[in-house]
Parts: sequence; C-alpha cells; structure tokens
Amino acid sequence: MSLIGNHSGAQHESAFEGYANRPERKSTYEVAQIGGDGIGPEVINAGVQAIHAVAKKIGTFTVNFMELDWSSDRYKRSGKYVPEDYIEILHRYDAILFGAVGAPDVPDHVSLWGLRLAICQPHMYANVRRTKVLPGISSPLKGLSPGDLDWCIIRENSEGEYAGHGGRSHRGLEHEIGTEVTIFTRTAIRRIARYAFQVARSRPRKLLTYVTKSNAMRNGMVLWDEVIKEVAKEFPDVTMDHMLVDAMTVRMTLQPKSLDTILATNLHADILSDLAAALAGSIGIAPTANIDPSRTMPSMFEPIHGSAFDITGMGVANPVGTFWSACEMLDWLGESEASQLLMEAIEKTCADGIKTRDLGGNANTQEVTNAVIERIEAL
Ligand SMILES: NC(=O)c1ccc[n+]([C@@H]2O[C@H](COP(=O)([O-])OP(=O)(O)OC[C@H]3O[C@@H](n4cnc5c(N)ncnc54)[C@H](O)[C@@H]3O)[C@@H](O)[C@H]2O)c1
Ligand SMILES: O=C(O)[C@H](O)[C@@H](O)C(=O)O
Ligand SMILES: [K+]
Ligand SMILES: [Mn+2]
Repeated sequence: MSLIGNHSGAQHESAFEGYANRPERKSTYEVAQIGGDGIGPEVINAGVQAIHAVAKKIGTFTVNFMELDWSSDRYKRSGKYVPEDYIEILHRYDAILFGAVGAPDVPDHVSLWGLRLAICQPHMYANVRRTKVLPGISSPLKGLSPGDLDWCIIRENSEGEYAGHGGRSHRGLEHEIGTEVTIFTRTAIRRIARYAFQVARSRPRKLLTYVTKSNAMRNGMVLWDEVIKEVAKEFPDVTMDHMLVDAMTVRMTLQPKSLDTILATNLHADILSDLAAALAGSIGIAPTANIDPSRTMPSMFEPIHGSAFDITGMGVANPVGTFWSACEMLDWLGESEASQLLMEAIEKTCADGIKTRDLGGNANTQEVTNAVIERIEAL
C-alpha cells in the first residue's frame, strides 16, 4: 500500500532528493546507536521507538540497532571514547544515530574531539541543518507563521575553525600564548560549495546565501568568496547572494522569509544554526545530518543540541530534534516514504499541542514519543 497519497508529507521536501546518489533500498538496515552523554541516551531511546513504529507501519523494511557505549563514561573508565579500530567498526553500518557528547566532569574540548569530531571529521564533510516553524509551535519572532521560516543550513564539517591547529606555550606566565589556527583549503571549500548549490537547486526557491567574514578576515575568508564564485558558474539556475556573518544574524531575525539555503563555515554555521533553532521555537526541535556524500562511510544523524546537563535524567528532554534527525536518516537511506510519514506524525503531534516544556507544554519525553507513535499508527 502506498501511503504517499494518504498524507500531506509531500510538502516536506527531502534534503537529499534530486541530487544525491540514491542508494539501493534494503529489507534490513543496520544502524549504530550511540546515545552518548546527558540527555543523548534519553532522546535516542525515543528516536529508536519512533523508527521501529514507522518501519512496522511501512512494512517493507526493518532496522536493527546496535548500541555502542561510546560516551564520557567509557572515557572515564578506559581513557578512550572510541576503540582503536572505530572507523572499521562504523563502516559495517548503514547509518549512525547519535545523541550528544559532553559531561560536566570532562573538559568539553576533550569530549567533543574524542567522539563527535573523531567520527565526523574524516568523511562527513557536509553538515545539513534544516529549520522550519512546525505547526503548533510559536516562533519568538512576532507575526511569523509556518512556512515563513524554512531554511537549510549547510555547514562545512571537516576543517576551518575546527581544524585543531594551534598550541599553547609560556604556560602560566603573563605572556602565555594560545593560538587557534583556522585552516581553509580550496578542496574543502569547493566540495562544500558544490554540495550547497546542489541542495539549493533541489529546493523550490533555488536560492543560496553564503556567509563569510571577508572584511576582517582577509585571507581564508577571501578564498571562500573566490571559490564560491567559481563554483557558482556551474549553477547558473541558482540565485546567490552574500552576507557577512554579523549582518546575517540581523537578516535571520528581521527578514527570515528572505532566506532559503545557507552556506557557512564550520563555526559560523554552528552558531547560526543554534540561532535558527531558537527562532523556530527551541533548540530541542532541530535536526542535523552529518553526510558523507560519497557514501564511503555511513552518515551520522543527531539532534542539534548537546547533552543538556541541566535537564539530564528528568525525562523532559524534547525528542523532536531526534525524530526529525531520524527522518533525515530514513531519507538518506532511500526510505523517503517512511521519512515523510514520520515527519507528518511529528507535525501532527506538535499541532495537537503535545509538547515538552521548552516549547511551553507539559508533556514529558515518553508522552511525546507515545503521541508520535499513535499518530504513525493512525496515518
Ligand atoms: N553534537 C553534540 O554532541 C553537542 C552539541 C552541542 C553541545 N555539546 C556539548 O553538550 C554540553 C552542553 O552544552 P550546552 O549547554 O552549550 O548546549 P545544550 O544544547 O546541551 O543545552 C543548551 C540549553 O538548551 C536546553 N536543551 C538542549 N536540548 C534540549 C532538548 N532536547 N529539550 C529541551 N531542552 C534542551 C538545555 O537544557 C540547555 O538549557 C557541552 O559539553 C557541549 O560541548 C555537544
Ligand atoms: O561546536 C560544537 O560544540 C559542536 O559543533 C556542537 O555544537 C554541534 O553543534 O554539534
Ligand atoms: K547532538
Ligand atoms: Mn552546535
């Protein structure tokens, strides 16, 4: 039975349709489940339930989850976030569903580099972060309704400000030095620019805004501007404009309708995408896809938020960002019908006012999960 005709999921464009090399569909998908730290395992547990429900409803595939204990607890026990051969281990899976990393008693740079960056930096150079105002959720921006804010942020995910170059010397002295050297390469700029143009082309408005800071940063950011203009020649059907990152925060806030696909560096897009999530109602809603466009390695899907120490263990974390990330995962795997069904169930749940407290509701994580599953079954 095709469900496509029965629901309105077609309004939700795929982030990957139209340009990605579509994979062969499978009857069983193997997914590495890495809850990680803090609320990570809570929201991933919710995501796994929703994925099983949607697979059951569609009836053509199942998903096997393999739980990996890669987390700060493992680090504190063994000194390592991941095993030596972690890349080979991950290679066995079709995708990775990830929660968050970061613990109050481990320095944040140790945890982030130990897990998330260790997994993503080698292959997953495209970080895709969609945002829109879901039905039933109010934006902090006045007068904004669903449809007025519908963005896809493409974040360079392999280098830039996160290259890890730099050092510390003269420790403890008055003239102690710390450097954080940003590395931009033509190769990485060109490949992420091509990716972003392809995403922009696949969306109805065919509009790409690229963001740099090429006034104050006169080397690497100017290289970005030059390479993007070169790549633009390959995409004459895409309209392009440019913003400096500071002014971009103003445009996102005051003219949200003027934006569609957005390309920015690793750090700029990290910041702009948290702002985007907040403008759409909550950091708890927004998804992330860490994509290896070559499909050499599995891609990794995670909510945009971190481990949220302040609400860990309370059972109130918003699972919507994880559900939406699960939609992106299903879509990337080629299961677009399942992806659309899950998105529609999320939207119906929000529209019905079943929301966690970050959205002004009073449902807990499991109640929102149950509501989404009920709606999947009813669609
Ligand atoms: N990709 C990742 O794994 C990732 C991303 C961001 C931050 N981090 C790490 O997470 C830790 C905490 O970082 P932070 O406090 O800057 O950001 P955070 O996203 O963890 O939390 C920021 C605020 O948003 C709230 N929040 C986040 N997710 C929520 C959800 N699903 N539902 C309801 N409220 C939610 C939190 O309660 C907190 O008040 C740090 O160690 C940081 O390095 C990891
Ligand atoms: O910078 C970071 O901490 C990470 O990029 C994290 O914020 C994320 O968004 O994944
Ligand atoms: K995360
Ligand atoms: Mn972030």
